[in-house]
Amino acid sequence: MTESITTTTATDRLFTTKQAGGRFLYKIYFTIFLTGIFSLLYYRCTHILHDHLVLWLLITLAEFWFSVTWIFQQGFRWAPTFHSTYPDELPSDLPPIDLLVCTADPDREPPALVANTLLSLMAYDYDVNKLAYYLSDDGGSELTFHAVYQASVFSKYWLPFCRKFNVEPRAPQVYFSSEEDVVNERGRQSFRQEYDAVKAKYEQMQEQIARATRLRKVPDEVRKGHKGFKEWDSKVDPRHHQPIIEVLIRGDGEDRDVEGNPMPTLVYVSREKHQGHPHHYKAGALNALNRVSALMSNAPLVLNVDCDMHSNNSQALLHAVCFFLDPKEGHRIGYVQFPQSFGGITENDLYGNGVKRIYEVEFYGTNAHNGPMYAGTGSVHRRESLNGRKYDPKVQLKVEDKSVRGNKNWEDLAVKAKALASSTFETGKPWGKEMGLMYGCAVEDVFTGLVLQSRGWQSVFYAPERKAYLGLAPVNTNDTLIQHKRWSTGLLEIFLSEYCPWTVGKLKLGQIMCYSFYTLWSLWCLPMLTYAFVLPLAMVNGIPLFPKVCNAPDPGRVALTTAALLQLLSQPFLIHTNLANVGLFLHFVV
Ligand SMILES: O=c1ccn([C@@H]2O[C@H](COP(=O)(O)OP(=O)(O)O[C@H]3O[C@H](CO)[C@@H](O)[C@H](O)[C@H]3O)[C@@H](O)[C@H]2O)c(=O)[nH]1
Ligand SMILES: [Mn+2]
Repeated sequence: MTESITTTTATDRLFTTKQAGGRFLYKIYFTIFLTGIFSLLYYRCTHILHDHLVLWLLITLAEFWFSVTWIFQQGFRWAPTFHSTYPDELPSDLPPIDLLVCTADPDREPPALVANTLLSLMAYDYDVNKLAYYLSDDGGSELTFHAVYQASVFSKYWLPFCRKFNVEPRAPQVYFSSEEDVVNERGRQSFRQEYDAVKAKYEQMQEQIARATRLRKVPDEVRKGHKGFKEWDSKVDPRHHQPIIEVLIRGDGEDRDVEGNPMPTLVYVSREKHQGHPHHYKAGALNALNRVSALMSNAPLVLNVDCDMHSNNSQALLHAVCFFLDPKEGHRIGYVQFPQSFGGITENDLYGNGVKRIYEVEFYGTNAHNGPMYAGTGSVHRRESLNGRKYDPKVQLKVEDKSVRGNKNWEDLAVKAKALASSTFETGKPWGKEMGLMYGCAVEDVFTGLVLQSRGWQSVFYAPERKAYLGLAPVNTNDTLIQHKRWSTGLLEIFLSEYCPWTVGKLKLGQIMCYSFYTLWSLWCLPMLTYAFVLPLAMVNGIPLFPKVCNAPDPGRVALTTAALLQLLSQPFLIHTNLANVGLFLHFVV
């Protein structure tokens, strides 16, 4: 596909936008396909099978719904739009960023994975004085706290090593499992020495984490290393426990790495859980982190990452900041969404869990009309947009730095933060409704993004050349079904809520089409099943449902056949999604 630049490449811009070329060809395809759809519906209406009325009705309704879905899908396909960023043009004084990482269960999300993700993020190429990390542990697990503690110790070796040799990726587990750098740099003695030293420290950390995880207990000699372990002197029940907040690395130059450089702040947070008080899952966890981080560092930008997704590109924050600082359009942007890529999926991506269609095709289409949905991880938000502020075109809002810096009393801050992470803090307050992540929906991310966009904010989908994040996707049928069930019910909940994309307002037509496609996604399984069962049944019983192709009196027949072929050729991923939906339906029925 050739691409043509449609907007400026002026030097003061920090990002530019261009639309995919070849759209003329797409419009031809679109016209043929649309003609095909209309001819089919016309054929159905003029050839009612009076002897098999139920059959006819089922097929007609299924085809009608396929057609509607296809039309919604054009929101994604009509004008794929790409951005380029210019990080070299950024000012030297960058805005602070708070990085919020979520974990919930040490059995499903092993502590070693959490440590690895955290270290990959801590090694971002960015002014460390501007970064503060908050890890939310909804499992309230000593094993997770231990892994975070071990990561905080190892980071003092890892960060200077990454910076000095500019290594990539900065997830130590991934980096050390490939010997690429060692082979390439074999000649350089200094690199080799440091590599070996850091690798030894890394293996020591891994061993400590693995041992504690195996024993399900942190050894006493390690517990003495940090006062935070005292919180687990008595048993902590994941569903019922006190708020735990421990500062593991003090930023602002107080704690330093082995070479004497300042470190970013790192705080472990396990919000209070109380049976009888709703905790609102990840949305509740992020809202608690939002408040704790506002008290401790209050950066104007907030990155959210799930613990099962590590950073693969140390430049990602610089790219994101280009959008917010852009002098022309930065003030409109509420959040920047990076794609999610998955490693270690099943052979041939059997379940379609690589979700490539979303991040390699569809989200570029959303860039043409106010930007993508919020996808829950790998997303940088303007704190104000999350906190309920509406976009006002009259105010050219800058990324305002009101962050808390300078001498801090960390102990005092941790005590104050506990009140913000208590299970009753939100009672009578607008959290989850007018501010923060939205409650009451299984896909809080898409829901929250929709609400932000309905308040006038734009979003941006940006995929750097080197993948920004690599994550883990379900690899078996059961986990896949659980995830799909959660997504499809959650998305349908959004459609049925007061924020239904059809009525919420402030959305562009293309945007409404995209949100309709996703929020009504689950309904797709019904026509799919109809087609899967009714067509073969009709065929076996000799009931003709389609006109004969060779003697051609009906209009649009050639168009229909061509369109069907094009559809097959153009959508290699579709089959996966549909199979998954059929599976989902069976899951409900069986
Ligand atoms: O009570 C909870 C439950 C989950 N999580 C965290 O939420 C994240 C996402 O949960 P996961 O089970 O991994 O769900 P996925 O289906 O993989 O997540 C996708 O879908 C979710 C719902 O749409 C989004 O929130 C995620 O960001 C997106 O990656 C993980 O980091 C969990 O640790 C919590 O913090 N508290
Ligand atoms: Mn996940």
